[in-house]
Amino acid sequence: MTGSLSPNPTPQGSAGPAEPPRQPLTPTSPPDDAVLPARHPEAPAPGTAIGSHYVHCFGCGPQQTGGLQMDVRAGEGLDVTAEFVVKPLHQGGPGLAHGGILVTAMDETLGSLNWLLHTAAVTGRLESDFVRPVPVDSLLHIRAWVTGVVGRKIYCAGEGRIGGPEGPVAIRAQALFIQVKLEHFTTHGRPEDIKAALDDPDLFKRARAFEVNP
Ligand SMILES: CCCCCCCC(=O)SCCNC(=O)CCNC(=O)[C@H](O)C(C)(C)COP(=O)(O)OP(=O)(O)OC[C@H]1O[C@@H](n2cnc3c(N)ncnc32)[C@H](O)[C@@H]1OP(=O)(O)O
Repeated sequence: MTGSLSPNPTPQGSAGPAEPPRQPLTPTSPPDDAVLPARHPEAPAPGTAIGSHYVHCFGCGPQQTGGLQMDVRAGEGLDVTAEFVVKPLHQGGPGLAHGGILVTAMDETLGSLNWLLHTAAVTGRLESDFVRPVPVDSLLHIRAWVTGVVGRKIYCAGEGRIGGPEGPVAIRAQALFIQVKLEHFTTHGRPEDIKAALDDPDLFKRARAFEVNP
């Protein structure tokens, strides 16, 4: 059974409330044979920061000074929360957030769900609905949750609200992540960055742990 595409986070190992999908099925909608796995025993504890997966990541890397430097927190089930402050450098229209920046914030938050499943996965497809404009200085309250898993395919959804965690929805997203092996990165990444990452014993150990214990 799959989780809801609605914003109710899915409790551990069970489906969310039986609500109808908000829009026609797309390649990011979990199929009927999708399952909701249990939260991994080594998943970050509920309420704790998941932490950056790579210091130079544009979404979460603390050393990426021009990046979003997002801090994502684990939820009780297969869900996460994050907050993102829209800064002047994130503008698209005057005084308004660039849509691509908002999608990046959603991508990063959705990608953090991998840590609850303890697997490495990359975005295969990401769909977004821009519901209302997001002014500069806004605090975007993001929630994301797993909606189903089929083999290597992880289906998930998320939303970003402004004016408070229960404020109006500004952006919705649905995504399909695909589980990959460490070789996905070592084969395709720029060699000097791969070497530096592999020379970091903590990062390498973490990546390998994900691989042997998906
Ligand atoms: C470590 C965490 C980092 C998180 C960072 C934040 C998230 C990111 O931004 S990741 C970066 C952006 N994403 C990428 O660069 C991915 C680029 N794409 C790829 O490398 C490959 O296309 C990849 C890995 C997604 C899939 O390739 P491959 O491993 O050969 O699998 P493939 O057999 O093609 O697909 C597997 C399944 O997924 C499905 N699938 C793959 N892509 C899509 C898609 N875009 N739409 C729908 N279905 C898809 C396939 O149809 C297939 O389904 P089935 O098993 O039913 O036949």
